[in-house]
Amino acid sequence: MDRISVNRFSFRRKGSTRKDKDKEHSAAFDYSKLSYISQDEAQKIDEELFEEYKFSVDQLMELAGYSCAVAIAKCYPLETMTRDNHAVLVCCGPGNNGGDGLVCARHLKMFGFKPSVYYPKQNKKDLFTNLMKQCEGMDMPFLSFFPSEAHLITQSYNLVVDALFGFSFKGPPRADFANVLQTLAKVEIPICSIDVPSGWDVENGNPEGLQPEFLISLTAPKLCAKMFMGKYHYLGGRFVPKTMEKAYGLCLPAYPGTDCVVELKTQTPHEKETKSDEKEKDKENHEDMMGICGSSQPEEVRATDGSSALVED
Ligand SMILES: NC(=O)C1=CN([C@@H]2O[C@H](COP(=O)(O)OP(=O)(O)OC[C@H]3O[C@@H](n4cnc5c(N)ncnc54)[C@H](O)[C@@H]3O)[C@@H](O)[C@H]2O)[C@H](O)CC1
Ligand SMILES: [K+]
Repeated sequence: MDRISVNRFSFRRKGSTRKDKDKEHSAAFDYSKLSYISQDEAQKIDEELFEEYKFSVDQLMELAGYSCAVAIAKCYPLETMTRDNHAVLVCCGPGNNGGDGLVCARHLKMFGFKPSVYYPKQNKKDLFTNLMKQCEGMDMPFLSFFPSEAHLITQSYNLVVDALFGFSFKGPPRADFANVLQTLAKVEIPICSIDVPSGWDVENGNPEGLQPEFLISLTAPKLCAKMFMGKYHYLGGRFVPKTMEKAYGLCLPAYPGTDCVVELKTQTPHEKETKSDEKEKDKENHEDMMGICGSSQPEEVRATDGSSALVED
């Protein structure tokens, strides 16, 4: 073990590198304990954040959308993009998931991407009209129709941000979005889904639907995230107070340092099967090592930019 604890603070052992530290941070979490929440729980937590904790939607949406842009930029760096000056397509739905998409689009633009937005069922509340105006003011085009063929999307963009539906999606997609989802399921560029892959049942997924390469779960992964088979799974937002995490018994990895996202090392079902025995053996060691989700010790975690923060369990 490469950590020494002194007086409730932990330090890096001399000689261990930042990379070692990041690996250690990620490996230290016991993923067999990772929380997945139901649709009901997601909606209750959301409501409590507004009613009890007195956050405003604008605040949380900004944090959510910003963290989505940060995670996307980490996984798909500008220099790897080959089509049309870093062009990306951001598809926004009628609810708050769509609002996260608009915020994400604005930050992606700030980061040097070239987002175009498809937002067919625009919410008329001030929050949303303002988010749209901010995007338009940055010369971001809004598509007046959805490309009819998947190959047109594949040829024109480097990736698609899926902000159509989040944790309030219910039942099969209604006619107005069914075609969009069918077309998106056929595109051959990465799909980056915000909170829930759109068209998926929040708890049971949808094996016939979109298969995103990237998923960022907000607050906590929803039950359907167990069916996620893509390359990158992030947790983002960092707006859930520890008191709330405790009250809901959420077990989530700590965000490193001051980062607003943390990569979740969730595994494909195949890996889960082959590694389950190994994991059982490792479990006790992990618990002894870090005590995450049970310890009351603050944890010093360090971000990739070198910043650090103490995190209370
Ligand atoms: N606490 C948090 O984690 C926060 C998450 N945020 C984001 O908000 C969404 C949830 O937003 P909400 O407005 O409740 O719902 P959705 O965006 O998922 O969609 C509602 C919208 O969709 C329509 N709809 C539902 N089912 C269908 C269907 N089968 N076919 C067509 N249309 C459907 C419904 O009528 C509504 O119009 C969460 O996932 C996060 O992304 C917040 O931004 C911050 C706090
Ligand atoms: K989504």
